[in-house]
Amino acid sequence: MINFTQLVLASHNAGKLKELQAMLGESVQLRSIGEFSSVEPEETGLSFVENAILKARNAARISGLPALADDSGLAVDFLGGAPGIYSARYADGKGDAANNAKLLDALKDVPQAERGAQFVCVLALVRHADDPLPILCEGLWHGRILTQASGEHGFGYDPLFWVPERDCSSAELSPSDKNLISHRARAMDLLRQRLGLK
Ligand SMILES: O=P(O)(O)OP(=O)(O)OP(=O)(O)OC[C@H]1O[C@@H](n2cnc3c(O)ncnc32)[C@H](O)[C@@H]1O
Ligand SMILES: [Mg+2]
Repeated sequence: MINFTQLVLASHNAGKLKELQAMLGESVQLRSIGEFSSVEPEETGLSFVENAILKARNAARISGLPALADDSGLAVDFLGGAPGIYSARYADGKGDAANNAKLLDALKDVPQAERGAQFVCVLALVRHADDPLPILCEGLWHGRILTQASGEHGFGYDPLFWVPERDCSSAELSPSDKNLISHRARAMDLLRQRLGLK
């Protein structure tokens, strides 16, 4: 069992930090990489796993602390899994609202039955920058893409993601509810098991 009291989170996304810290509870303090550097590494990998490892190593190198990274995104069936690892950059870096508008446009006139999608989250934990054995945990969350945005909670694509088990969008879930069933929650559940935290 590995015991961490402090981890640096290799992410500049405030939504992820909030969700991951809530899931970890008080036993582990997550410090944002933003405390150490404002430079974001280029996500040059071709998979969630590669990008998660790349971000974790970079954060461990900069901070000198063990690092946790989250590479995540939305894979839409009708679009052959796009935007996938390019989810944050789907509308050329113009942000969440532009990403959502582009996705709605790409699925214009696509019928309900063909609007299936999954959120994907890969967590990578490295003990130090050159760790040869990163811990990797994956979580998937199946749903559908709505035809219009709904809900105010969460971040990113949440207002467009319909959650079948709750019959609402993921932005209509309370933060604590989302943290029980999301792709990130599933990945974190596995990570907690690997770390002996449960
Ligand atoms: O790389 P870091 O600094 O962690 O922050 P980021 O926002 O760039 O994160 P990613 O590269 O992993 O891209 C994830 C994309 O997928 C979206 N996404 C991931 N998890 C999500 C969630 O729980 N709800 C809504 N959108 C999510 C998010 O908005 C981004 O557009
Ligand atoms: Mg990113």
